[in-house]
Amino acid sequence: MAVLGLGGILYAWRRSSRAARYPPGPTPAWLTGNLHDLPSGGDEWVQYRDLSRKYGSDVIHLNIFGSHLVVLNSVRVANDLLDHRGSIYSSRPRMVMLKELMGWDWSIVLMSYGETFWTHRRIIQQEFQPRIVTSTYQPIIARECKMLLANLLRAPDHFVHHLKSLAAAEIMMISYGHQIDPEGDKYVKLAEEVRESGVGPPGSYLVDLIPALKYIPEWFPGADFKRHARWGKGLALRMRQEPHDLVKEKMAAGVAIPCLTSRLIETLPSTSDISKDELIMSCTGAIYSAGADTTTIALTNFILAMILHPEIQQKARAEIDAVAGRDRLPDFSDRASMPFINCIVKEVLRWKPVAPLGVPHATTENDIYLGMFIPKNTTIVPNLWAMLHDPEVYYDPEEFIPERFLPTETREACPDPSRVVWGFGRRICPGRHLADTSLWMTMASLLWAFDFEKPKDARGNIIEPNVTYGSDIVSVPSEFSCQILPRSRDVASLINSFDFEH
Ligand code: HEM
Repeated sequence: MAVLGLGGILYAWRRSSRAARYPPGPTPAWLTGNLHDLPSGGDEWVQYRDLSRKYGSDVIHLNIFGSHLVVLNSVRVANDLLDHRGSIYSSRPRMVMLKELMGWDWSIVLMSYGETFWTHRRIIQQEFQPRIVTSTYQPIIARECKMLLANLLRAPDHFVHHLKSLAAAEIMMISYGHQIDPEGDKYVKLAEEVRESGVGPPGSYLVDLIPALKYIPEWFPGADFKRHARWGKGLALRMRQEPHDLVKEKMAAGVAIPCLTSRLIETLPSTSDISKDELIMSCTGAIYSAGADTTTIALTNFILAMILHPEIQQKARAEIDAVAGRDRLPDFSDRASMPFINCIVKEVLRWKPVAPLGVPHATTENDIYLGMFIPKNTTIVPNLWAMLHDPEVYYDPEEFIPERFLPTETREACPDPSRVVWGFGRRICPGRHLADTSLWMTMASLLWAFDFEKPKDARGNIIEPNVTYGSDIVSVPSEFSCQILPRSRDVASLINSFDFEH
């Protein structure tokens, strides 16, 4: 019996180790695992796609100091796991520096899956549903678009700064009813500082690989990251607290502009496990950090696409002029009549995905997928870039071709990239309706008002843009120059006549 029992255990062990192999990937080294195989140095999304091709699998596994990392390189596997098995694929990875030392798990973006996550998620989903975007946020977007046009007319060279102001102004008005000071806003500055504090000094990344380092004292040589974390934690608290307190003061004085914060203060029932103020502050704080940079980057990529493709500008303008004419700006109600502008929005998000590797998910249970073992607490990276640049799905994927989304007699339309660019399953971007509306209106208004051209040097030679992309979760394009000119004198006079006081 004993021999049978031992044999049974050995059989079961061998069977499970054979049946439950990790997904394919490079062979890990002893102790460090695949640390040296981890893509680095830029365009990591391309390197992950190449690993996927090398190992002949859309699902790739790496082991970093014993922690599991799985990269998903196709829409099919992302749908299978992140959408259909969402109950166990919807958490976020551990993130020792950001969550445990800097305390950023107040933000829904980084929050682990569970009750507290759902408390935040329900509020944000409710407040950014299409109906509320149309009724409440469209007027804010329209006003800020006009302000953007005025800023570009005045100082066209600072276009990225103006795009940042547009995104910040929309979110500050939506969240706090606060009109930002264009010359330098205290709350926007604070939010920017918080974002920058997320990139810690050397050592910050190491503590994510070797979590035990979080216990070394602040005075210890090389422990700068611990001091940085304490500072960053305080900064993030101020960023959430100060604009929130401003709304409460204004409400008390009866002068608050209705906004998300005032609405939630008035309508949200008190909760037992988290203070109501804390809950509201965390939701609005997360919205700024998730929504401002993403919108700015997408619009910067749009301007790059436009200077590279004057023929697309021309085609887009013909559509806008035919629908809106030259006496007024495009309006939200024009959208259905401007299919080509819609295609441009889609293509900008596909061509240069704002978050090429998405936001990592994490598993909360062991799983087996197509015979591959994916353990509990695995970090899951959806390679959005690979999905949006799959040549089987999007022909000439590196090229900017908005027409790919319009069917022709010989070719079907390419799939809508919306099924990828906003992420997946229970963590799909809850701000997507706002972002899409804001991007459409801004792109249509910019094309209505301006010509975008490559700049020229002193001798009149065209300067070609040479743009590279950063490797953070959101991939920031490097600076480039652009010549932005009003399409006519009438456009300039109309923009100069905008009244921002009422
Ligand atoms: C071009 C603009 C934007 C893009 C491309 C984008 C993309 C994304 C992506 C890929 C995710 C991760 C989804 C996942 O985990 O699978 C995400 C999450 C999120 N986004 Fe957006 N986003 C944009 C704008 C916005 C805006 C304007 C808001 C503000 C309302 C927003 C709020 C959020 C929040 C709160 C999350 C975290 C959701 C969660 O963890 O459950 N995003 N976004």
